Amino acid sequence: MIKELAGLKTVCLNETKDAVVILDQTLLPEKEIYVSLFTEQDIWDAIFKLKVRGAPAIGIAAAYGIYICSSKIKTSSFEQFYNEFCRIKVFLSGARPTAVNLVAALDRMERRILLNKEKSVPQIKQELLKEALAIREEDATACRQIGENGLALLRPGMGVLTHCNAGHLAVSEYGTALAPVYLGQERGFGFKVFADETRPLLQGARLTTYELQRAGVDVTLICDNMVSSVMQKGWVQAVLVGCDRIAANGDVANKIGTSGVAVLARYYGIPFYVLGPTSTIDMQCPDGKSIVIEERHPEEVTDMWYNRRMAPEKVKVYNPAFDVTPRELITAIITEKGVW
Ligand SMILES: CSC[C@H]1O[C@H](OP(=O)(O)O)[C@H](O)[C@@H]1O
Repeated sequence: MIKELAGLKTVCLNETKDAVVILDQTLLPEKEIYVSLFTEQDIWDAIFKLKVRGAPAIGIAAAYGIYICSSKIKTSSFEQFYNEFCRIKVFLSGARPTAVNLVAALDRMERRILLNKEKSVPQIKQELLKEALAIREEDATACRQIGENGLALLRPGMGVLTHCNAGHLAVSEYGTALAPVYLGQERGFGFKVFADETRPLLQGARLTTYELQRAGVDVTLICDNMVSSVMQKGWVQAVLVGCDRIAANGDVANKIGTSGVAVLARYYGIPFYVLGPTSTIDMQCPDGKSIVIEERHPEEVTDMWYNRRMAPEKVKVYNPAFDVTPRELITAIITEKGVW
């Protein structure tokens, strides 16, 4: 854990284990406000509104969330408990469709119930807590290993470009795309990071620069339309991005704009690395065309989301939250189990 980020708890359980506590990322970088989520609606809203965001963090929030909701189910009947659990699972899995970690974490929680269905409901609730905590700890371990595997492909003093936020704030701790940067920081690699602002919700401007600055990493914020220029100047020697769903053929869904960065990296001969845990690989999804791309409210584009409107009333807007980078544009996919 980067000591300067240790105080930033993306998602955790409260002491009494009856609420999920998240750092409300819609208020960053101006305010560090933690909110407690007690109900399925609280959790759904927090995920949909990106108060908690990033594929792994969404999965952990859902796992903790369905645990606290299930712990409040008042019945000793397995059938009644399981039916109510499944209702909550369907509800939470509908919050955001693209990041596979959300539904994958909920599936893991359901499997834990079915593996223990001979036990009493109180015992099953304890099994759910263990599974949720395991999901979180496995993610933290994976992120650290992703850092090691990623750093092995980088050199001290490199300029690296990243898109959106795939750092500490997108996972349990440490990050995926930024994990090698943090590890490099600990080992004196002196990376120079270029962070795309990442319209329309500005995860790069608001979150990536915030956490990198806090960790003392050299970071420069650029507009999304400056990537080509920065690459053309020779300031970038590697691109590091996260992922929300990796299809069986290696196509990757990530924040909108990622595929454009990949095209530019290919043009300028710069390695383009996708970093993420194997929990983001979806072998049931054959290729990028099969990935459901979340589309969000037009106001995120028309309004300067955080203070004023930027386009005429009723203008038609297309606001996909992600795009797909084809495997052929990806130099390597770096996971905790190795490089693909
Ligand atoms: C480590 S997953 C981070 C991944 O999630 C982000 O999307 P969002 O901010 O909408 O949750 C983005 O695609 C990042 O690369």
